[in-house]
Amino acid sequence: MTLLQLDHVQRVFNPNTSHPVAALKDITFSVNQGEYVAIMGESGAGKSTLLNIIATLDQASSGAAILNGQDLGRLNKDDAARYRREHLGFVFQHFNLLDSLSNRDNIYLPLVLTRCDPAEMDRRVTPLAHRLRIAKVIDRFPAEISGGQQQRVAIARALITQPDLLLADEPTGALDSNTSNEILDLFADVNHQGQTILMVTHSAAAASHAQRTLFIKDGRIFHELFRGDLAMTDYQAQISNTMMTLTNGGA
Ligand SMILES: Nc1ncnc2c1ncn2[C@@H]1O[C@H](COP(=O)(O)OP(=O)(O)OP(=O)(O)O)[C@@H](O)[C@H]1O
Repeated sequence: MTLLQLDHVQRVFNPNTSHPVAALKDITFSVNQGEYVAIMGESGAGKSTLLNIIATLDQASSGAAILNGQDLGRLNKDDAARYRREHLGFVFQHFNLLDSLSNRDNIYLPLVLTRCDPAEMDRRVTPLAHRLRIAKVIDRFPAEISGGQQQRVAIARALITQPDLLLADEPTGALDSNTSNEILDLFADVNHQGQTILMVTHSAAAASHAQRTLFIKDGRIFHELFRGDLAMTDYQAQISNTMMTLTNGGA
């Protein structure tokens, strides 16, 4: 079943000026329920613009982005904020935890914003904390735990609302390679349990954990690769080769 559909999405910044920027020129793709998709592309290719449209933080100039039947372009600002809280989870490169709140309160925050019953918050956090291996540090503060643990707390915060789609923007960009691998294994684990994930990354190693990688160049889909039955190292090599072709201006 299709969860996310982008249909001929264009995004032009500064239209009707002498210097319009066509950040997205024609993007069409879909993501099925339960899929794990990576998005790669050079700096300036349009990845953040695309992610912002899917995150309801920006709107397409033309074309449509539809998530679970909802046309995201039809949401006004307030509806978009509610939609984000209820249907999307976010994981960022720099974790974006609030230092003044304990890890537990950081995780609860999206539920607090939806006025969730505290008993329900407790009910949800316990299995999540075990699954993400943060049970022992949950009542500490972000500054008192490692970067990898902070990213696990951030993942718990993203998952506690049981989002339709988990959006990850360079989630391992601030982590060393061992910790990155732990986080990527965790994403794969979360995906195996049914969570749909869309991840923007510059790292072929990170993308090789996903089932499919979309490559963006100059605001268009340039290519896509499926992992299929490939070993992760072979898939990673294919991804690196495609990025090299893309960087060298291949078509
Ligand atoms: N608010 C804006 N106003 C004008 N141009 C913009 C704006 N935001 C992005 N752009 C331009 O749109 C294009 C795509 O930018 P975008 O940030 O989506 O790329 P990216 O692939 O995410 O890059 P990076 O990997 O460096 O984050 C770039 O040419 C950028 O300069």
